[in-house]
Amino acid sequence: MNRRSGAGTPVDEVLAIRGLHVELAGRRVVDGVDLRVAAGEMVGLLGPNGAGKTTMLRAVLGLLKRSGSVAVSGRPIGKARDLVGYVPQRHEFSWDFPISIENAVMTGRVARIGWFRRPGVTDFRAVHEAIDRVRLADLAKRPVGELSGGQRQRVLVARALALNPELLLLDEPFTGLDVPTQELLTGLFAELAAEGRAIVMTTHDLYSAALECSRLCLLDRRILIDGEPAEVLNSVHWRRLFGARVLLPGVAADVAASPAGDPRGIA
Ligand SMILES: Nc1ncnc2c1ncn2[C@@H]1O[C@H](COP(=O)(O)OP(=O)(O)OP(=O)(O)O)[C@@H](O)[C@H]1O
Repeated sequence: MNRRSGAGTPVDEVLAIRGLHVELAGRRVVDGVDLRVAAGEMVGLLGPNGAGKTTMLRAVLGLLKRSGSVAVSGRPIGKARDLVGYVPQRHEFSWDFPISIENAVMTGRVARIGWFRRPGVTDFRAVHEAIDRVRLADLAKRPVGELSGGQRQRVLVARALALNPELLLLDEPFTGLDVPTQELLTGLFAELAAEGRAIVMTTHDLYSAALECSRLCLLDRRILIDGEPAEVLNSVHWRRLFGARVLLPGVAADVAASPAGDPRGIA
């Protein structure tokens, strides 16, 4: 899959969100979000705790009641669920369920197989390709309950990839990972974007977001700013929310004021 233009600019719209509103317990948690993401883009969704990032992803998937429209590759999300791979936060998966990695990854194909059909050759091939991409082939038969946190994160990514998705929604994929696992996943996400998939990723890891994402969106119930990393991390919106500007070498304009040269530092 590679749908970039000859100039390397993504041209195809994969995700189109218009006027997304979500209320939870009578409170407006997502308030009028519009977002378009093209094939090949990796968009970081940033914002403070409680800003509505997870809610927004879950609403896009149709897991929460919402108003507004969501389309994937021109189809309403209700008819495009098989085009979307979702990586939830690790604690949301039932790790004590007695299944192997292989079977856990196969659950990612339910949107294509249906609940009552047996998986076929194509399904097994897709599952094994996904497991290979996260480098878990040696452990494919191991029960998921016996895995480390980093291995579990790779299972969730493989489960999302088993659908061969056009859109990937990743909810805090780097939380609690060691450096090699984080590098494996950032490399994989870059490859997936280069293949023409669209990626939206929530994260509190500013360093990865700034370096890996082509665009950042700052969310606080609504999108306050959507632009290149340097523009967002140096914006008045960022300063208003976090009380300071972020200092990342190669990203922030005002590196001279950086405290102690810590690339992850928020001044
Ligand atoms: N099931 C629920 N019922 C009522 N309110 C909820 C529910 N789930 C989340 N909320 C509220 O919705 C708001 C947005 O929560 P959400 O988890 O989407 O934020 P977030 O940006 O992902 O935060 P974090 O960075 O802490 O993960 C919060 O105020 C939260 O308290």
